[in-house]
Amino acid sequence: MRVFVIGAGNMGLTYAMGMSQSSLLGNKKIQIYDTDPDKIKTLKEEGVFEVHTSLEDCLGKVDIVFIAVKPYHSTSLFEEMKPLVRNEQLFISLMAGVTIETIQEGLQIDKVIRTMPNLPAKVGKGVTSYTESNSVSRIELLTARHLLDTTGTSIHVDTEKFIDASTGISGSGPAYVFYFMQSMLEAALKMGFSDYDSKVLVSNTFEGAIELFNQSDISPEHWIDKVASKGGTTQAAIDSMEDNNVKQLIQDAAYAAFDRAVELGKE
Ligand SMILES: NC(=O)C1=CN([C@@H]2O[C@H](COP(=O)(O)OP(=O)(O)OC[C@H]3O[C@@H](n4cnc5c(N)ncnc54)[C@H](OP(=O)(O)O)[C@@H]3O)[C@@H](O)[C@H]2O)C=CC1
Ligand SMILES: O=C(O)[C@@H]1CCC=N1
Repeated sequence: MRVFVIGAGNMGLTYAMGMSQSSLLGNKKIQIYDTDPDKIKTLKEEGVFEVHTSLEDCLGKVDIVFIAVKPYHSTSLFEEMKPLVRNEQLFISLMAGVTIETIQEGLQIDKVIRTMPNLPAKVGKGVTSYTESNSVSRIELLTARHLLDTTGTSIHVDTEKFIDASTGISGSGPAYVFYFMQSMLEAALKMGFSDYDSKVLVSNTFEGAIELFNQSDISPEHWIDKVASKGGTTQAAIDSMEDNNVKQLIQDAAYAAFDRAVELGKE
């Protein structure tokens, strides 16, 4: 099977790396294309992928095409791709907001899987939601899932609404976690800890909490109860967050990302 990735950025390169270990490829290398000459040069030097400097020589010959450019590059990219694509090919989009219908119309093809990945895919801990157009067969869907799972885990959703919704939870979500981490780091520094100690305190606190959560069926709310003693320090912190409506603000932020994904689809 020949797999082609368009856009060698954060996501495209991460997926290309993950998929290059897939048994589905046989002895074929992942093919990759980007418009940035510096990236092309580095990729050629590394020799992991078959690197292309134009679409003409490869796009029509591959079976699966991953599209991993920014949404605002999609219209001009589709124009360039349209004369070269075939209707039997499967297109897998990683782009936020861009709808299946837009891709079908832009490329004049039928088979599209729309996904929402996230950045921890870089370390094999990504989560990708995906849904498909009517003409994608069961076997194509299974193949796609296999490829997506090379970067972590995936969930199938029935409608594109849930792709936009998962953008607000998991797609953008790592940034919310980093925001929380940054806030705690800054608090630790203000309290007088060194850079190194602040990092150790914060990163181990996150890692330990996630490990506890993953190793049990207990909800985060119940874990909070296990940390907080009555009238103690944790309760003082949680009360401060509740007084400042932090939970609602985080939910508003997730909805802002969800809404923006829907908006991007209309631009
Ligand atoms: N980053 C993330 O955490 C997530 C991103 N996504 C989605 O993934 C997609 C890619 O994002 P990300 O990887 O962060 O973006 P990047 O900017 O890191 O990567 C996109 C790459 O595509 C290149 N490019 C631009 N136009 C073309 C073109 N016409 N043909 C080939 N290559 C082109 C860019 O080059 P240049 O830099 O020169 O423009 C860049 O190297 C986006 O649509 C985003 O919505 C989804 C979930 C999470
Ligand atoms: O910020 C963005 O638009 C992309 C989609 C999800 C994460 N990054």
